[in-house]
Amino acid sequence: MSDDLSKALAGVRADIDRIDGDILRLLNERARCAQRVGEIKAEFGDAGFIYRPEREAQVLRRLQEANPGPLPGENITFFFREVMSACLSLEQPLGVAFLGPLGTFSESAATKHFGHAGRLLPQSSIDDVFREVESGHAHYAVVPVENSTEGAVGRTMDLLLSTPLRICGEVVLRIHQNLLTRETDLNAITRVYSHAQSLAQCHEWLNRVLPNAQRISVGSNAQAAQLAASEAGSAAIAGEAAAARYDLPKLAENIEDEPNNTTRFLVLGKHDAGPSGRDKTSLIMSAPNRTGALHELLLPLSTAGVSMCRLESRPARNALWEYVFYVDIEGHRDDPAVKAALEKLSGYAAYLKILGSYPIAVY
Ligand SMILES: C=C(O[C@@H]1C=C(C(=O)O)C=C[C@H]1O)C(=O)O
Repeated sequence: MSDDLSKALAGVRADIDRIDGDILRLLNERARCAQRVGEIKAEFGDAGFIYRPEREAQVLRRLQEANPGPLPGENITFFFREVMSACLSLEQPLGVAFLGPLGTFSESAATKHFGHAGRLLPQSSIDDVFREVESGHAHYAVVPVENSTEGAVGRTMDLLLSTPLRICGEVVLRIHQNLLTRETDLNAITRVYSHAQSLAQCHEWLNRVLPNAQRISVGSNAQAAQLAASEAGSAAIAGEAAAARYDLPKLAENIEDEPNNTTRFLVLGKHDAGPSGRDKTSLIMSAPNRTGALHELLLPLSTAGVSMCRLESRPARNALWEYVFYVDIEGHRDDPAVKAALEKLSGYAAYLKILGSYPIAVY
């Protein structure tokens, strides 16, 4: 290295060291403020929940708007989620239940939202994920609810109908699928394991590239990766997290049929969120079984100027050919327009359950 180069680098490195020192001091100063928030709440006898999803969303949105670059907004969100996660864990480490084993997209969604200071509690089924929070063993649950290619996640939708839990957040995750295997030749692969949703997301790719391999649906794609790691002639379709967790090479990357393949997850807890300024409210309702009933149900929303961003129907399960409707609307249930629409709705609907209001996902 030439002397000039060394000198030039030493100058910049000294700047970096000084800035790191400042960041370190500021991070700890921030952590002390977050601790102080907890102490003030305790002083005022506020036995409420420490985790405030609406406040976190506001912090992230403000920083995204203020970000001058060159770092992309997505990175800023990632860093500050980790900072908030670490600050929060000084007061109370949050236990987060999700569909395991480790390495699932649900784990990626849970860490994306709660950061790495959260306590990960992998469960063996979506039912167990709900139960873990209902019973108080975990503070929050992260469950998949819909995929842009494959649509609604039926088990989550059904459990939402009966759970006392509330939706307090959403997480949106880009899903890239990979073929994970110890084999080095596609011709050697006779079995492909994955979760049914992931197999469906790669249906055309499998038809084209591995038309003769048997497709075996298992409980999760991380479980698929565990199987593929131990059986010759087998592969798994799973994400990057499973590849890293089970040390499985990727023989093919980004094999999802739709390039925008995205899954939306819900965060469930024992409370919903206060208004953050950009919120959604999720409802389940059923219409009386007569002509025009669904139209009547949706009318109070449009007359109040409330936008609907999702409508799904599912069989009511307790009556043949009767349906419940899952509706997401824009706004918080404390917003005057939403409040008015919900009051009207409760008069028309045969059944109405408000699952919660929560901040729209921050990327
Ligand atoms: C510090 C608070 O509590 C938690 C920590 C936050 C943070 O570190 O910024 C934000 C919201 C809460 O989840 C607060 O309510 O402001």
